[in-house]
Amino acid sequence: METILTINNLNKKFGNIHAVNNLSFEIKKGNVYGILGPNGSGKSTTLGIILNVVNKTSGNFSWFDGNLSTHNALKKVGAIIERPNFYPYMTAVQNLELVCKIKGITFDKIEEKLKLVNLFQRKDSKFSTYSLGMKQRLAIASALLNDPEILILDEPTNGLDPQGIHEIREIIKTIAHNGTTILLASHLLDEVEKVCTHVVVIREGVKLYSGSVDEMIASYGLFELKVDGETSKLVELLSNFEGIGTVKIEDDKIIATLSKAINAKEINNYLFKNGVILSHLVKRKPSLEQQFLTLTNNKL
Ligand SMILES: Nc1ncnc2c1ncn2[C@@H]1O[C@H](COP(=O)(O)OP(=O)(O)OP(=O)(O)O)[C@@H](O)[C@H]1O
Repeated sequence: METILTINNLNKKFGNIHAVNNLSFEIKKGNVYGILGPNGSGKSTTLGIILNVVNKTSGNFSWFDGNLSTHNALKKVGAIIERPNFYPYMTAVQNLELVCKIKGITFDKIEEKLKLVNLFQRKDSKFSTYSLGMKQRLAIASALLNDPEILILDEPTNGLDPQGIHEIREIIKTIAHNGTTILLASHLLDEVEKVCTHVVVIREGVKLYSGSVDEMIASYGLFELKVDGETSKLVELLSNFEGIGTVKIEDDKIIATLSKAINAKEINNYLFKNGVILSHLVKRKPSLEQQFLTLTNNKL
């Protein structure tokens, strides 16, 4: 699979803040990547570095096959890393025409991109009359005018209402479906779970996980157990079982997270032999949220 971006041991220090700490990952063509991390974890700084608006402290990154200068490579990248900035007294079309002039491209794609982001009906309305969601969608149309290989978005749904969030996510999925690679930064777990195929989880600039969203959700899993009567014996037995990570009491259930693959039969036999008869035993895959909380040590 074609590589779009390679990042190797990237570091950025602002004084004594290590905003990006030895970060490495790769972006392959056709996937949707999410950089997921709490506020201040280094997402925007990472995007700024690869887009040449923030200077790295050390490490390197290379676009495409590495043969283009960053300046030329960035002509094949569409990015929205700040609030959309258009002229309020100009219409959507006029604003996009101006963007085309600045980028030195023809007006050919304006209509197609306005349709893609569901703004064609409002193409002649002044930007100042647009809702926040519409402004964000116009920014996406603008970033796509030169049919970039990759679209980069920083917190694309920040500040939007649920309807606006839904519209943006659907548009991102359509753009990905049409073959454009996407890299987005988000602190929202469900956003990454819903939109992305791959995820890089970072905290305080350090990569904690990178891989497919499916694999992340599928790894390990957890047991949900119930017993009639005394739970303390069950908790103790579970805590002593190799492969059980944490044991928590949640409402009337006990949640045991796994640190290796264990099947339900194994755990049931073990408990039965030790005199505990379960009234409920379910194995669940943890949600990305549980995974994320485990990875970031519950520090959100
Ligand atoms: N120009 C700067 N000068 C000093 N410190 C900075 C600067 N830019 C970012 N930082 C610091 O670097 C760290 C990472 O910030 P960054 O904005 O990259 O995080 P983020 O994950 O994008 O967070 P958010 O979602 O809040 O934007 C933070 O501690 C931040 O305060």
